[in-house]
Amino acid sequence: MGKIIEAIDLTTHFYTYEGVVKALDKVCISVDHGTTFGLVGESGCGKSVTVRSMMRIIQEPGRIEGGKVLFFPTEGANEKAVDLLSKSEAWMQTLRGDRISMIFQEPNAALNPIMRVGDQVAESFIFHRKRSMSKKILEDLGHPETRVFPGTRRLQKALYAIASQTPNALSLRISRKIPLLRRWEKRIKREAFRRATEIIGHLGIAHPEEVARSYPHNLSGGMKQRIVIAIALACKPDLLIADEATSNLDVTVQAQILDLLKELKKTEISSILMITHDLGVVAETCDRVGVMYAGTLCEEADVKELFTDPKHPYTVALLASVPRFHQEGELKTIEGVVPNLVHPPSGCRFHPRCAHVMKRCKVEVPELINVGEKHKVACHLYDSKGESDA
Ligand SMILES: Nc1ncnc2c1ncn2[C@@H]1O[C@H](COP(=O)(O)OP(=O)(O)OP(=O)(O)O)[C@@H](O)[C@H]1O
Ligand code: NI
Repeated sequence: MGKIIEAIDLTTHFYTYEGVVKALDKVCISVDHGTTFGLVGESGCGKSVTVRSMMRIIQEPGRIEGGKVLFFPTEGANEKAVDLLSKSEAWMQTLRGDRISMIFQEPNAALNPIMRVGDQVAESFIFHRKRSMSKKILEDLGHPETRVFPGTRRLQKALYAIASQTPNALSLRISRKIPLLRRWEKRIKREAFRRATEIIGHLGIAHPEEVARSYPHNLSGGMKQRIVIAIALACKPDLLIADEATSNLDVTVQAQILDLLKELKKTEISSILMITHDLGVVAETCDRVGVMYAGTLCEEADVKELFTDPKHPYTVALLASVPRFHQEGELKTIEGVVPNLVHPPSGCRFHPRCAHVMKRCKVEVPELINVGEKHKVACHLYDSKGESDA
């Protein structure tokens, strides 16, 4: 199982009036093909900035200061990796929403309020799967039952074939000017809407035809988030990045959407990178987990291992702060406050709140090291000199 995406030493700063916010400091994470990776941590620890930096959608006053983001387009072919930070913005634009889709917390921001939701999903199909749809239409034209203007079937087929070779907005615009091709455009749109309705139906929505014809304001939050997922899936992404995609929904709908993502993971999407601050969600959905603290990655492990054998004192504290049904007494909270990232603590950023703090934790930044076959931790308790000067 090879990697699909990997961030190496990703460092991002925000240049604000209060000073330089060191939001990410050499963050390393990697997601394998066919897996769901969960990124967890308290609010403000840099989860969103991490994935936004990886996709290069960090806005002013933010700036990616260093690191690499490797994308492995073909599974197992590591030599074909591309560094997304070295690519042009135009190149990135074709990658985003094509090989990699993103969904966010707020579905309204992703939907156009004055367009039928079915058309919005259809548009994504037209954009990304025009070739396959054109093929289907050409096949249909071959059927004697398909009605065409007498004597133009061969000409139409030839023209459609040419138009379908360049699946972009320009070819649609040109084809609109040629009367015969205008029909092809109509057919493409009809086929796209049909597929949009189909995928909406697959997402567990009753009466998909009716829903496809509605506008966003007619739909509930959960329904809108499903439509956003449908748009994201229309391009058959290799990687889906979901940033708190279910946090705004009520618990039942949240569970439905998570089940849906799990189901889709088997059939439609190869890999998922999911941000959440809900450890219950992680336990339910993820194969691997990365724990972030104050702009650094402090631990990464398989989900079961992380829950049963957490190493980093922050992970231990985070797990202890989760309410359990049978827990006696008070809920533990982590002592101290999340640090200000303009002046982050020296050494290990967690040291002011750590119960096991040692002298060197205040001066030396711990490196992410292997403590098990697939278990990494950035903590001086586990590197070779660990206990010697405790
Ligand atoms: N536009 C910005 N200007 C200045 N600082 C920013 C900006 N965006 C993010 N930051 C800083 O980057 C840090 C990480 O923010 P980020 O949104 O990644 O946190 P998060 O882990 O996603 O939190 P949450 O769970 O609340 O979404 C925060 O400390 C924040 O102050
Ligand atoms: Ni966030």
